[in-house]
Amino acid sequence: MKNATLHIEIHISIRALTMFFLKTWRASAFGVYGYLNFTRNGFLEHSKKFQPEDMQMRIEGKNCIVTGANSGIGFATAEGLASRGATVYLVCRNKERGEAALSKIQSSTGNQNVHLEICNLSSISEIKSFASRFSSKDVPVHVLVNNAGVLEQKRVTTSEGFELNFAVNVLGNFATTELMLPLLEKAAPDARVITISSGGMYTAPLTNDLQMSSDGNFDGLEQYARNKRVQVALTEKWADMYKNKGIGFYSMHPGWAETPGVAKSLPGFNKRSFICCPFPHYKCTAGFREISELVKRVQTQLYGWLYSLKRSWYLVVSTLIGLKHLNT
Ligand SMILES: NC(=O)c1ccc[n+]([C@@H]2O[C@H](COP(=O)([O-])OP(=O)(O)OC[C@H]3O[C@@H](n4cnc5c(N)ncnc54)[C@H](O)[C@@H]3O)[C@@H](O)[C@H]2O)c1
Repeated sequence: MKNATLHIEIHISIRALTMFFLKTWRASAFGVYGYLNFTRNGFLEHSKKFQPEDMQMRIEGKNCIVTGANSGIGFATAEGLASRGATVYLVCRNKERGEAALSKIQSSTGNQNVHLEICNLSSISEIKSFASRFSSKDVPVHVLVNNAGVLEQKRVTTSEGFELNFAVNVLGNFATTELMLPLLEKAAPDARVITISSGGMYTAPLTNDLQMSSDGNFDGLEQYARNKRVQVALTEKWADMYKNKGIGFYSMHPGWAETPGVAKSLPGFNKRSFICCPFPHYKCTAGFREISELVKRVQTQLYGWLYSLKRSWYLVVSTLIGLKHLNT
């Protein structure tokens, strides 16, 4: 338009720009790192270091608690522990889903020492009553797996007034661990607390705005990342406090696993993650078995080469951009 003047006012604070840059950088670096380490390829590569004797270890007589055990990683963990002979307590929020998981695990492992405890881990009062019920059994707890977790995209407040992601991932985790400490102490020096955090924590720094309440714009993914970062920070504190008391504290990232939780909270990510594993699952019938095995071997070899190639490239890039800063 003739003589038209376009006035654009841009108000960008240096702080906002820096935050945006840092966020983008963290997300990209995490994406590259995750692609190499958290996909099926990464798992196959890392699993070469697993020791067969560790994988077959029997743990009869050990009492293990797994939270969020009716689904995904929690279910697999509980089933794995039960198959190695442990006494397992499944802590689940929903009675029907918990009972279904209980009977599946009992029948797949043949282990009848698997029990169900109902507790909504977003509620401190429910956690307290679970802990007091459980403590009356007076059994040592050898392993506590803090697995239950949630990624709620909208800001939901629990009946006790806490933001939901924070309530389950941080507060629930914290309260369960603290209230189980006397029973964990009974199992010392053989007690462990394992918290399932997430590599997603690399996308957010540690913050004291625990319930993401100060900025008005709630971002569920960011809140989840912050929560997972807090879990690791708490684990480090506990590890330090209990290092001479026979309780080991560990946090871990399970890799990118296809679970009901991921399908619900991150459906886009769930579909995209297949790009990292472009080869289809094998559902071979007897006639195709041999040829399929051959193809599988070739693919594994190719994966190995590609993996080494990607890894060298990643090492060069990460050295250049100082990726180790993701740890802060
Ligand atoms: N799947 C992945 O790729 C992935 C990656 C990194 C970390 N994780 C972590 O692994 C853990 C398990 O996740 P998943 O992928 O198996 O998801 P999932 O949704 O299949 O399992 C989560 C479990 O937590 C339980 N849970 C949620 N809120 C609860 C509450 N208020 N009270 C009691 N139980 C509750 C659910 O019922 C479910 O059993 C989570 O802590 C998650 O953050 C998963």
